[in-house]
Amino acid sequence: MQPVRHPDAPAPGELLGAHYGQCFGCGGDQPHGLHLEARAGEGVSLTAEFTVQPAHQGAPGLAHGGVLASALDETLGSLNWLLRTIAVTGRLETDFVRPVPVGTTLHLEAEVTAVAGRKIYSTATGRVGGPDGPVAVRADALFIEVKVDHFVDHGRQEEIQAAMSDPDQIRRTRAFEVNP
Ligand SMILES: CCCCCCCCCCCCCCCC(=O)SCCNC(=O)CCNC(=O)[C@H](O)C(C)(C)COP(=O)(O)OP(=O)(O)OC[C@H]1O[C@@H](n2cnc3c(N)ncnc32)[C@H](O)[C@@H]1OP(=O)(O)O
Repeated sequence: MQPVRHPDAPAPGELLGAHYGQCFGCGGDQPHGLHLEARAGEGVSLTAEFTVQPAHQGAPGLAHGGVLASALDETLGSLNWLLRTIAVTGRLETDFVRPVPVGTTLHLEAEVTAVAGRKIYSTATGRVGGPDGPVAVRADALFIEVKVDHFVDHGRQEEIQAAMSDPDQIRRTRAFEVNP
């Protein structure tokens, strides 16, 4: 089935913001994180940027592949906010096409290609040298829709409780529940 953008999804061009301050991918309060910033696109698509820091190295001066996979995972995961669906990554297939040096800004774009029941299929590319530069990484993913219980049941108590007492998180969790 064709994906359907939620009527209350952020407008094209709007920043999505972090879903959780401590998230390794997008959290502003996470000192070790990627600080990835995603912006809504048309339909169920978005763009995002992430600049490779010295802490993200694998080989000397080059981004670690797992960090690049994390950037793709976070970008693809952000798409679910445009559907107003809570989902987790079930499968992430990554192609590393060219090495990405420290200091490079990765220009990511992603879109949901299909939705089938709880399954959300999506694809992403990361380009270097600008939004129209050569592709350095790409990924195809399958996200699976879950209930908030997924996090409450499996997450560590102290972080779950902190997230639940954060007014913004509660608002967001409510929004998920009233707009399934
Ligand atoms: C206080 C709290 C606030 C919360 C605020 C929330 C904020 C939102 C945060 C999101 C966070 C974002 C961060 C970035 C995105 C991550 O990185 S998420 C973290 C990484 N992912 C995970 O930890 C997921 C771990 N896996 C699981 O928990 C379970 O395997 C899953 C994915 C929930 C699926 O389990 P299940 O619900 O029992 O589903 P199941 O019936 O097995 O499968 C459903 C369907 O999917 C298919 N499927 C499942 N897994 C796979 C697979 N790996 N390959 C192929 N097909 C699969 C099945 O075949 C089945 O297909 P159908 O038979 O329906 O055709």
